[in-house]
Amino acid sequence: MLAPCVLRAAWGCHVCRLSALSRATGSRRLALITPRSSFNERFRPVPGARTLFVGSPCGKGKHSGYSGGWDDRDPINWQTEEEEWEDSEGIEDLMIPHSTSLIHETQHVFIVHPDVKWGPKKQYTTTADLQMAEAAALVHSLPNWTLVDKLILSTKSPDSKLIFGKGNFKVLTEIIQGLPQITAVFINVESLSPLAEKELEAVWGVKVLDRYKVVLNIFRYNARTREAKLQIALAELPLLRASLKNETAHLDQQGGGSRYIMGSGETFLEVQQRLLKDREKRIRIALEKLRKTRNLLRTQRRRREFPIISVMGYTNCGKTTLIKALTGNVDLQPRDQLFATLDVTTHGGLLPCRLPVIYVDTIGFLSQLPHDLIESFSATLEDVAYSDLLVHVRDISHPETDNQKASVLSVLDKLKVPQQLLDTMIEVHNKIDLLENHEADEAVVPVSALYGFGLEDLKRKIEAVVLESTGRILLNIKVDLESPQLSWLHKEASVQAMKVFAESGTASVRVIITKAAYGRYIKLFCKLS
Ligand SMILES: Nc1nc2c(ncn2[C@@H]2O[C@H](COP(=O)(O)OP(=O)(O)OP(=O)(O)O)[C@@H](O)[C@H]2O)c(=O)[nH]1
Ligand SMILES: [Mg+2]
Repeated sequence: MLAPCVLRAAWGCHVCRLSALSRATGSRRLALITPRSSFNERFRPVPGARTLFVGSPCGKGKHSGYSGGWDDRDPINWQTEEEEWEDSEGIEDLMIPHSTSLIHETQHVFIVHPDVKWGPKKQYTTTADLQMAEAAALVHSLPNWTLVDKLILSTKSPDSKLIFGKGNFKVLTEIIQGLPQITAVFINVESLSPLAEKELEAVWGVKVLDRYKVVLNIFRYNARTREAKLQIALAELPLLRASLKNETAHLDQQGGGSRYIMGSGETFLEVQQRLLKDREKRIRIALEKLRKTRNLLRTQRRRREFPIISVMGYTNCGKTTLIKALTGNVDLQPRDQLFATLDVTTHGGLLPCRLPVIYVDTIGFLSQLPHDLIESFSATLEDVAYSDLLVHVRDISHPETDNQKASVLSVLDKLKVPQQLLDTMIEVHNKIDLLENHEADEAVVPVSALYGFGLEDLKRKIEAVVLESTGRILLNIKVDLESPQLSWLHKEASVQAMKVFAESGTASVRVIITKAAYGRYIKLFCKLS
């Protein structure tokens, strides 16, 4: 493997030059730093970073996607592809979908939502219609899947094997049998027991899916990085275990599953269970390795002292669209799909005072996500707890917006986000363009990320909280141009603007400086002046 290579390029389109060099050397392990300014010099590639572009793109369209940087033209692509640097030995085979992958198959889906009218299983905070709408949105999130029809059917016993009482089950079976084009029935429950699934499949002669399986397939479809793929592999294990039990029961009926495999001293079930345990162990080790790299990155970002702003919220509320609007990064691709963003990605932006910040795009939340799925993906949200500011985006036009807010807050609670972060969290009401009028109290910021309304207010609010929470102040400092004051400020603070007074040999410098650094400045220079 080629060693990482850092180029110092002085001319031309850096992106073009980098790809040409990459082709010539056959190496993807390239990073590029321009010599344009000391500002850029700060962006040394992290160890193992595959690509870190800091430079001006050709601007002829081809690489204009690398925009949205912190300098007027300096683009930063902070996508964390560091995991691709990991020693790939043994990881690849873990990421191959092991079972239940339906993303490449065409599916014609019928959704049935079991509506519990009373009892402990009744949902009081939402309606069957809204739950059905979310189930339909899940189906629409997979390009090869189409929704044939949907039905809300009442039940008193959602935990029974057939989910519905005898009468309604018969009605449902007749409807399904009257729709021969159906290839799958999606029962909108968190998860079905393997036995129930098997029996229903036997009766209806088509695939039977629950929310767990549908969401897992959407995750699989959208997973791009190693970490996401490994997390899916982990989330898949309970399904593999369940289907193994079924298989063994089936073999037992034929007198085989529990027998010892010749010479091994293990039964078929024991061998398979051991293999799954081994798989789980390897996935967890691989994930741990990737997380260590992420921790390293987190420390590096901190060392550079760029404030980190995590943008989170319910799935499809407009997080990616908002980050795109705030950073001008046209590379970002918002999509009208649930779970379009599965990987935590970071994007450089500038606050109105020209302080560089990092926006973190996160995976969306969904209510009633099966526990195993939440567990395997919660690690991607760990970064949220290490931010300087949380921005909670809400789709205020959504009929379920209040419930969505409640489920986001409950996940944040589980993630043990520090109280101080929750106290300073900014709530953004997005998609106001879809409402005739929107009245919100002063604590929230109404915006339309898509049409750019309210973004300046939001940026100002972000700036105020970021400066406060990171102990930074915005100051005008008068410096003597003959003293090292100015170069000290360039090194230790972020110089925003400068006005030179030639006659007096002084300058007025606008800086953003941490309180600690300002204390050092006073100590160093105020005695001299
Ligand atoms: N009308 C309107 N649509 C918006 C606005 N913001 C986002 N959208 C649309 O909402 C859909 C989802 O946007 P995304 O930015 O992908 O949402 P997300 O929260 O990142 O979604 P996930 O990554 O799937 O969780 C897209 O079709 C956007 O165009 C807005 O202000 N107004
Ligand atoms: Mg997104």
